[in-house]
Amino acid sequence: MPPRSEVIPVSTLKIKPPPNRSPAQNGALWLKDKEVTDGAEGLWRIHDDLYDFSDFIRSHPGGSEWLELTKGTDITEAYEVHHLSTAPEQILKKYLVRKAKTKRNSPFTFKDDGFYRTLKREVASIVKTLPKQPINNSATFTDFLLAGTFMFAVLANTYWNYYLAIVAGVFLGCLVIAAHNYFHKKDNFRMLYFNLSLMQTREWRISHVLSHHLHTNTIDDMEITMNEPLLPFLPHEKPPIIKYGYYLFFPIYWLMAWHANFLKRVYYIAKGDTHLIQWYDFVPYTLPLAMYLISGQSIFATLWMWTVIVAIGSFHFSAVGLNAAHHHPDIFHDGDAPRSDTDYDWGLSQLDAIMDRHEITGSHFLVLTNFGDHALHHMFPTLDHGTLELLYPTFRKVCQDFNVDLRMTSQLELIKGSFMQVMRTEPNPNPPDLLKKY
Ligand code: HEM
Repeated sequence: MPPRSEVIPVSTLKIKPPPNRSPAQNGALWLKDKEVTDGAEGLWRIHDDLYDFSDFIRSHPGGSEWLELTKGTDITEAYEVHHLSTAPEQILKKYLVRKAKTKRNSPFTFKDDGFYRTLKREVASIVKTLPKQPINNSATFTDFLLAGTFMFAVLANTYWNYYLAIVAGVFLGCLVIAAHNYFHKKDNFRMLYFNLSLMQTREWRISHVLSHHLHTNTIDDMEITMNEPLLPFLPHEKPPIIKYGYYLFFPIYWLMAWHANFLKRVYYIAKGDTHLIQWYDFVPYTLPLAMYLISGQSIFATLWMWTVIVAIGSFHFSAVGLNAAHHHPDIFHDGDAPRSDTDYDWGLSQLDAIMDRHEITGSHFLVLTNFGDHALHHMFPTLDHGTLELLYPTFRKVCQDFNVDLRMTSQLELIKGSFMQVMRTEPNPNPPDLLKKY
């Protein structure tokens, strides 16, 4: 076995790797690693200050989970990105304890005159004037997908029809992506729809919201790590079996992703990780229960049909998710030459790590069900997907002022890009060119 230091790819952003970085890692282990690297001394770190929010956890307007999860870690990016108002700033002073002793383990900055804070100020100034209708439309679309998933799943079971199972699976895949709109916000019931995938909201709030969204495509991004070694997105030497294996195995991989995620959670629960059990863990089973009670099929037949529907949902979710925005040889992946490794505006890091798709932008339904308007969603995750489209004029203006742009490409180019990225062994020697046209 090679020593761990040779297995972990080197970060060209100079991020200290999580000590236990491995595909087997779950959310809790990732957070534990951050306690080691973040210099938060058992408190909460924001920039170079340490705070004790113990007495604020229960009254946090976004829900208690965010602060409960992140005790002992650096929450600078999470704090900056989840609040548009200045209300949190007023609260901060009350909980200040002392200065941190070490440098942040992140090159990302949020300077007042930098790209992200400038954009955030502009967006904050218009957000209250935006219509509420798109938010209601997202809710209607999401509830429609929920109803469709249940209806087609019951029909598939009743008539024992695999075509109907495929329709139910696609509805489920779209529903789970739409439900992701909701777990980024303060606690709400629609975020629970996500659990119908057999994956869990709480785990995804860690791996997706706190890890992937804030440390995108770096060695600290769990959505990079948890797909390794089958899907090695970071550019480094890879054995041919790994480099080409994805071409052979991707349909199996996509079909099995949700079940594999579930089995991983069961494994950790069996090992005693009881925090992985949540009160809403019954949600996934409401689907087979409805299928069983209404269709009159046997339990075993129902379980089989449910397994098929979940596998199709998983295939749809993985096909969309892995090819939505982040993987292409022109997109920054840790190991490539970065724009900067010390004073790297967080918003620019997001533009470097994202491309959006012409076919999706402009359609509310497609944005909601295809991880669309991805750059704006990363930068303003608490805003509803339906609202994002209304931000483009402001976003374009700020981009122009900073002489950068959002790279738009086609869905096909991003699918090809993902495969090319998995094959890539040589780091890109040039920082991303945000003005390149596709
Ligand atoms: C891990 C760090 C944190 C995360 C992920 C987080 C997340 C959130 C979310 C999702 C919301 C709801 C936003 C909305 O509905 O528009 C929210 C609201 C809020 N949070 Fe946090 N929060 C964090 C830390 C903090 C801290 C440290 C403070 C205060 C010192 C704070 C104060 C507030 C306040 C005042 C609101 C309501 C007003 C507003 O939206 O700006 N949060 N937070």
